[in-house]
Amino acid sequence: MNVVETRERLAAARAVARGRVAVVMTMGALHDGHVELLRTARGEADTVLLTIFVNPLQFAPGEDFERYPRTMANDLELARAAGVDIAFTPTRDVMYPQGAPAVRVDPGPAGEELEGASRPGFFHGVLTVVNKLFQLTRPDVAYFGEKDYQQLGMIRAMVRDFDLPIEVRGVPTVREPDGLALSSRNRYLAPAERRAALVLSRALRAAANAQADPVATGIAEFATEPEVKLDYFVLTDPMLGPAPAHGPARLLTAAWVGGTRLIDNIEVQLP
Ligand SMILES: Nc1ncnc2c1ncn2[C@@H]1O[C@H](COP(=O)(O)OP(=O)(O)OP(=O)(O)O)[C@@H](O)[C@H]1O
Ligand SMILES: CC(C)(CO)[C@@H](O)C(=O)[O-]
Ligand code: BAL
Repeated sequence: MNVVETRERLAAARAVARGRVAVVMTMGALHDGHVELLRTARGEADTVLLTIFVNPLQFAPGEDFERYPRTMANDLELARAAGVDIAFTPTRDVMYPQGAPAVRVDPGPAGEELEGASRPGFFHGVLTVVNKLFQLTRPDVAYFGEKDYQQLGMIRAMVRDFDLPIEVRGVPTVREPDGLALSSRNRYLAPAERRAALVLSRALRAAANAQADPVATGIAEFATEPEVKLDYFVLTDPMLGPAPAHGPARLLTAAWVGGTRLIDNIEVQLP
């Protein structure tokens, strides 16, 4: 595995990369969800390029940028074991040599909803860094997790609207055996919070199985964990548009478990 920190070394590695090139973008603190993205990429592409960068631009003031887990040595071990060919691990100065960029990707009105409503500037920051990483890595295909379902949709929209010659592939959410969606932020949870956090996946499953009113069913499940503060629990169509009356749809939720904000979502078939 070639670990590169600078643009020059990335460009040199990219120039000799073989065949179909896949990129998996992460903020590090790798877990089995990330490994699943890498495994899928490994099975479908000739060269797998991993990026690890905790992007300051997508954190609002007061969010967890400073305390976000940074586990680079372990990340590189996992990456090596997953068959990554190139790991790009830029510093902040390498990504943003001019400081915070003056020009940013505008996610449009959809980027102000759900995650964008609770995390001001989040999708401006995500799409700006994803766009930059697309330019720097020039992948044929990029893998993102369905755990961050709205993010996946916003990235698909950017690729479509900016005519980027990149295939975007979504990978189903990897869960703990008890249902909790894997997330780097799960590391913040104390044991009692870890138990309480199960309410997200439990509420989504209960809502998905409800005969009527899935949203009310999900919200009622949250009431069983009063120490978990619900941010949103919504039903949309699979593209995050208005909820349909019948057929395929998506349930999405976000909640605060103590000081940790978690998200999850599930596919649902409305009767
Ligand atoms: N449980 C999971 N299953 C599948 N993909 C995942 C999972 N968790 C994260 N990913 C994907 O991995 C990529 C990198 O995500 P990121 O580094 O932000 O990890 P994260 O666990 O989502 O972190 P955080 O806890 O900060 O939200 C994204 O495409 C994300 O959707
Ligand atoms: C896509 C991403 C790597 C951009 O920083 C981040 O939002 C993430 O890890 O999901
Ligand atoms: N997991 C998406 C990136 C973030 O929450 O900041």
